[in-house]
Amino acid sequence: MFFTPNRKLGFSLPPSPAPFTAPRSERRPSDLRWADGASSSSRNDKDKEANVQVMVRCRPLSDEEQRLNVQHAILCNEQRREVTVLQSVIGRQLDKAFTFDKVFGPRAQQRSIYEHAISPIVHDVLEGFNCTVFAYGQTGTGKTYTMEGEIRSKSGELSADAGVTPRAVRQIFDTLEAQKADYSMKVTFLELYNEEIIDLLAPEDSSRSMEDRQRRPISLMEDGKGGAVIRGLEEEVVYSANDIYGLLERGSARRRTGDTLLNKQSSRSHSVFSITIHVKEGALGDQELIKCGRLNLVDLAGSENISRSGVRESRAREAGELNKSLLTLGRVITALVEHSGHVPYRDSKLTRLLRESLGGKAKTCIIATISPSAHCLEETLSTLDYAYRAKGIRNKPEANQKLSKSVLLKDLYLEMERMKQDVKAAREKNGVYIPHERFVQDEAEKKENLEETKRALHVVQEDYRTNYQILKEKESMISKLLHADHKTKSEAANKQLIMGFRSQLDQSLKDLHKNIVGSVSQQHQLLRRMDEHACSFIARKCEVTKSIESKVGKMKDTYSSGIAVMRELASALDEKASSNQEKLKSLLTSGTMTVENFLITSASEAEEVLHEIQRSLVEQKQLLSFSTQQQEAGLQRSLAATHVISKMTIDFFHDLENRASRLKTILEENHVQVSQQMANFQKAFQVHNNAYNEPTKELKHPVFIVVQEKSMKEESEALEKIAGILSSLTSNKTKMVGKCFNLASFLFWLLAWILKLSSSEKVAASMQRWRNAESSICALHKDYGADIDSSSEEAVLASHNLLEDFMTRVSSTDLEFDMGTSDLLRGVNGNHSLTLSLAYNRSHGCHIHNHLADSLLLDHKSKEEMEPLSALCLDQLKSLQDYQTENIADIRDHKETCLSKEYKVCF
Ligand SMILES: Nc1ncnc2c1ncn2[C@@H]1O[C@H](COP(=O)(O)OP(=O)(O)OP(=O)(O)O)[C@@H](O)[C@H]1O
Repeated sequence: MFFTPNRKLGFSLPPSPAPFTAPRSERRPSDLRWADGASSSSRNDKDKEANVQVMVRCRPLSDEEQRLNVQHAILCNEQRREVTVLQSVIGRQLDKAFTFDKVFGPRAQQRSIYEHAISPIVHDVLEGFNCTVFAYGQTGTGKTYTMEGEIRSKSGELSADAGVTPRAVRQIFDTLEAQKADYSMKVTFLELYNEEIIDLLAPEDSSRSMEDRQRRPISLMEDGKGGAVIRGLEEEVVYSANDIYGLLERGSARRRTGDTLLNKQSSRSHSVFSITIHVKEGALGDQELIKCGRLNLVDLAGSENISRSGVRESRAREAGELNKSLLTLGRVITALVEHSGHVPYRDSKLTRLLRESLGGKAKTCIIATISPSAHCLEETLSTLDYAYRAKGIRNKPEANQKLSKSVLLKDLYLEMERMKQDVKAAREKNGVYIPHERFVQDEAEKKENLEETKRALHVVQEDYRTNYQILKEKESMISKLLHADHKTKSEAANKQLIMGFRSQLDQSLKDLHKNIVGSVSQQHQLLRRMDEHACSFIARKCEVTKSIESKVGKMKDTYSSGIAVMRELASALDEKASSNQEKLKSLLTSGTMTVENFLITSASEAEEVLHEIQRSLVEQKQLLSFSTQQQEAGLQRSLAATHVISKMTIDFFHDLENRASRLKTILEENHVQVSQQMANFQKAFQVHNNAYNEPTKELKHPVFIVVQEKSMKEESEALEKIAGILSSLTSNKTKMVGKCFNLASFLFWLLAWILKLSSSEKVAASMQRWRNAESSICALHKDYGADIDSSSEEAVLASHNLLEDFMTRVSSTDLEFDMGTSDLLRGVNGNHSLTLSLAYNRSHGCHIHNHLADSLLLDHKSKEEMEPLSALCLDQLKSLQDYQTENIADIRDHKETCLSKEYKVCF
């Protein structure tokens, strides 16, 4: 929103004399331009058309509506951006679906709507665009909630229920501060009530009455360039989000509200809250540039019809006026969508204000709010039609042209000058005076307005003239026809035709009468027969009905008894399940307790055993060291004795050797002597023999020959014997020598057994292992104990829930059955309905059976779920036992090894 001190310059000014330095709070009435065509002229943006964004928000059912069980008639599909009106709930045949740019269902949160739909628009404002968000919808559908909501929580922070306006304010300040931007900001807040503009931020003037102060009317004028100027509206310069929140709260409190049947706090006016931001940008040469953007947030009054909303007598005009501006808004939308030559912006102040946003250079977003209630279906349809049409509006968004700081300052000075003149004129004269320049300007504006009105009048007069001409032409044609010559001829021909037609008609009517009489008698006969048939049919029906009644009675009894049995069964089932669970639980608790106790005792026993083993091992160790010492001493002694013995033996062998060598010498000497003696003997024998034989050689007497031969034989035998004696002497000598030197040597080896006793370390390791096992067993016990506990509790809970569910279903089915039976009895005349009811009851019976089966299945399932748990527990216990046995065997082995070592050492 821009100040317009000097139209010739063609751009706007911020109100602060020094907008970017040392800001201070300031308030000043001013003229505001709503569609400053000259200030928006970025060539790049031109000709880029964009449709108005239309989104729909459906509120949830209120507490009151929920209490009254009001039916839902709206389906919102956020993904498909589709709203479906379920017309079938009010008996119409077809449902109606609409697609929008965004759709938010009853669960949509304020934050999510803002982030998805509004945040990008606020971003565009900071980029220098003028943007408008407005909420449209029936009263009580959440327009004010969406636009404003609860601004601040009790702690002063932005509330979770804060609507579009407070969130946009927060985003603007956060962004500018994050950018460390040099900026100035101002806001206006106006109300449009009964076609009058009221400034909601006007200062409170104590000299005026409350009503007068708050409802000071403001004039809206055309600027001659397609825009609107609001004269006398307060602009507040703001420096923080909290400043704006304060102004919003103050302005909202001043808005006119009243209670209608549809909303306890219904806004009875349209409101427009605007934020204008100037941001200093980079410099162009030595000129600093300033970017300007504006955000308009519009909360329209409810679009209800008077009778439905229940406004009272005094408000009839109010509703009419509100509807007038909304109707004009509708016509403007239609004209824009259909590209009509004339768009009736001027027909209401609302459309004059929104001109820039509807088909202009601003970016626009419409939020259509609807109720999900079937009671509001007509209004919802009308809102959706309205919003759907608005989708077709095409704007040509253009960013505002950046201004140079010097131009801005110049305009500021002019503005100040203008205001000074205002003050001077007011001081010097009584009453309301305006400076001459302003008067001339106003006159020019009025002239312009007059010109435009004249132009419009001229168009209307032209239309009137053309239409009048057409009317005249038609009248003359009719009169010409009436007075034409061939009128009489055609009348005579017509008369003849009519006569012929009449006689034909008479004949046809007579035939028709005959036919009718015949068919009436036939009908009578038929009716009589039908009557008879009907009587017999009714009689048969009565019988069948009675039998069906009795059957239904029986069925009801059977069903009730069945239900009672099922109930008993169910409670028994529940009790059994609970007791089973309890038993299982106690069993598991006692089992775990036993295991725990057993483990504790085993652990202490094992510890004792280990201590025992350790003690005995220490003793054995002492024993071993003692025996080792003794062994050592004995060995020392044996070693000394052995030493002595070996010395004696060596001496003995030395002696023996000496003796043997001496014996050898003697033997050799003997041998030599004997050999010598034998040789001597042999020689002497041979000599002797020769001496004996020589004389007899000559004697050839046979006796001598015999004697001679005999002596020779004896001689050779004797020589042989001598040789044998000699050889046996030699061999005897060799044998004797060999035998003399064979001596055995004695070896004494002492094997010392040195026992390294590492058994104590092994025991310690074993102890540690045992302790680890014990702690892991305890942990295991705890875990599984907790698991078992929780699953048994869950099972009990599931069983209870099941039972409750079952009981509710049984009672509801009971109720339904009763209803069905009475329906059945009522409509027993129609076999078809009976069949349907029976089928229905049968299906319900099946349903109960299925449910029972389900519950049994669930119980079985919980039992099945418990089984693996118990098996797991048993497995764990078994593995625990195995582990324990293994450990004990280990200890035993160890003990035995130690004992065998001890034995070996002792041995
Ligand atoms: N989406 C929503 N979630 C929760 N409550 C909502 C929602 N929309 C509206 N309401 C509640 O419904 C009531 C009516 O809402 P609100 O006053 O905003 O309607 P409205 O359309 O502005 O009505 P009017 O045109 O009469 O001013 C309020 O109490 C509001 O808190």
